[in-house]
Amino acid sequence: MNTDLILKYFPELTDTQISQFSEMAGLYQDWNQKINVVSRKDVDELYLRHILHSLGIAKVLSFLPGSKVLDVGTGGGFPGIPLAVLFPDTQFTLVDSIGKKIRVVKEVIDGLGLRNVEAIHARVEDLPGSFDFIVSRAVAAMPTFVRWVDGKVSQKSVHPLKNGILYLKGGDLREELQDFSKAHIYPLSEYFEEDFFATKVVVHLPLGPTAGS
Ligand SMILES: C[S@@+](CC[C@H](N)C(=O)[O-])C[C@H]1O[C@@H](n2cnc3c(N)ncnc32)[C@H](O)[C@@H]1O
Repeated sequence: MNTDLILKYFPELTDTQISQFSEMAGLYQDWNQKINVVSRKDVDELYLRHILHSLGIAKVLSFLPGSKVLDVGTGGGFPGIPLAVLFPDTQFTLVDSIGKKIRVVKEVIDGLGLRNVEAIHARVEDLPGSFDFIVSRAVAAMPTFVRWVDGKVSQKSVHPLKNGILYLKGGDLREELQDFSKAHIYPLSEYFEEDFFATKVVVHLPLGPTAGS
């Protein structure tokens, strides 16, 4: 079954979640032929490179019911859509500056019947609202990213981790994170055994009322 890899690490999925993860394969195959949002090679490895990778954030933190999460530069919906399936009681906002990507994301949301996700075509700098956590993958280096999301993190922390950014990154981050002494790195190889995750991490950066605090 195409969801075996997901069940290997998230064995407590409900039947609804299993069928939603399962349906992603067909939805992305269809939509990717019309509008390219995921590279060809990656569609073949959707469950490893996109879905399970996105769910790496869930190994670091379980979002609580009623919390709000923003996915910046979601592209084809990663990491936001897999996380929205896993946390159906958390409200997800997915934003991207390219309209055709948001069109695909909306089709996938409708196809999966997700009620806890909205997809917005905008630059994140122009987006109003505040969120418990901001998630992202492959969008901008941390200094730029922190500037973009300045003021968008709510200050009342109710999770075991302080509100802020949870960013999927890879490679040597020493230079990129040198000005962020509060950043904490969680290697995904501690949770997932596949080679793909050998160099992948989740960076947690707590954010105060302004990015500098
Ligand atoms: C390399 S893609 C990554 C897509 C997705 N996060 C993933 O990992 O598959 C980067 C995405 O960020 C979006 N993006 C770049 N700058 C942005 C901004 N300021 N506001 C919103 N989206 C932005 C781009 O349009 C693009 O879809």
